[in-house]
Amino acid sequence: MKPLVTVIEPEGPQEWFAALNEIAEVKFFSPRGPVRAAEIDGILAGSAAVVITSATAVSNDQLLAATGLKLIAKCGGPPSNIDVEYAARCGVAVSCVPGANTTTIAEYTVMLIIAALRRFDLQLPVVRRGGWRSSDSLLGHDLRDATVGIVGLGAIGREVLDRLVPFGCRLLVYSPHARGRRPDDGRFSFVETLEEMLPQCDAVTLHCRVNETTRGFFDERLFKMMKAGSVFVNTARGALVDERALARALENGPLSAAAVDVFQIEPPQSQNPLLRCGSALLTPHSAGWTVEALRRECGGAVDSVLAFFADKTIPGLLNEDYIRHLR
Ligand SMILES: NC(=O)C1=CN([C@@H]2O[C@H](COP(=O)(O)OP(=O)(O)OC[C@H]3O[C@@H](n4cnc5c(N)ncnc54)[C@H](O)[C@@H]3O)[C@@H](O)[C@H]2O)C=CC1
Ligand SMILES: O=C(O)C(=O)[C@H](O)COP(=O)(O)O
Repeated sequence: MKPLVTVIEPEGPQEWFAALNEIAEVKFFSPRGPVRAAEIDGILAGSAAVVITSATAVSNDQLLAATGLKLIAKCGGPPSNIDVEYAARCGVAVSCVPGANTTTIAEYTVMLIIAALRRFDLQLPVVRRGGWRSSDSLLGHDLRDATVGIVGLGAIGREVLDRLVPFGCRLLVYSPHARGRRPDDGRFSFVETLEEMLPQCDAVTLHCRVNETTRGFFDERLFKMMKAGSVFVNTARGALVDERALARALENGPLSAAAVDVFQIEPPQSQNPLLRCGSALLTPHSAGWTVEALRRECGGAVDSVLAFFADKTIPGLLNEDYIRHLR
């Protein structure tokens, strides 16, 4: 008998998961309204593997109770909705699809940098309101003549850098693991500190992960160091930024505009001060939201399930050490 694989809240059409039919009985769970925990309990308990997204939180109690469950394959980056170590202790392997949207985020980030420098916050409503190019405030800035600061030179930061180089702008990079290093290609310069970088930049874009040192680290002190009229872009995580401080920097200076795709609480609550900042371009965590990225994410999850049932190395397996220890 084929194992049951359930795809929960798929982020793509069923044909993206068709390869699973070769090895499994495949069910899709696409709720119309909010998902009830009891429904997920039943799916986890009845499936040998599930494919999930970040929309489905899986609790430790659910993992413990799902005795037949062997694999959770998450579409996209590392899950914040599963305790991976605990899953291993329950005999459940967890995989994800790292890097599937790296280029997608980088492209979007470059668009947001330009959109902020060209003041899309002011431009976009003008024509619809019957206005025209009457205000000096619509005057933007060329990217070519700007100094752009990249904070965090990881997978996405590097791709943003690669895409900015052809624009001819001056590029400064701050990334702690790169301290003391010199780029050998002359395309950019490393800076040792944010204090050195921020006063020089016309645009600053954030690309680090959230950890104990970076949580809320972009605060009032750092915003105050930024150049008058500069712009700030965050496609990384809302938790990296003190949103109140960002709102104040937009309202009172030094920032002229910001572009923000990620929030401390998503979707942002009505009291989030950024919602009242007209000079903030806000998007709903959609930097990675393209057909191609979702197809790669879903395809990667399918590959993990196929590999698992074929007893092959599972791409993107997160709890290999724990799982090996359990076997
Ligand atoms: N908006 C979206 O849809 C998406 C957002 N992301 C987010 O983008 C961010 C970057 O992701 P990746 O490039 O894949 O991560 P990564 O782990 O490859 O790179 C993070 C980099 O930040 C550096 N770093 C660590 N502490 C730092 C600090 N205090 N200051 C400056 N840099 C520091 C690290 O050394 C590393 O080079 C993450 O926050 C991730 O969650 C990722 C995918 C999609
Ligand atoms: O891959 C990431 O990291 C993202 O931010 C994606 O936009 C989606 O994240 P999750 O919804 O999979 O956490």
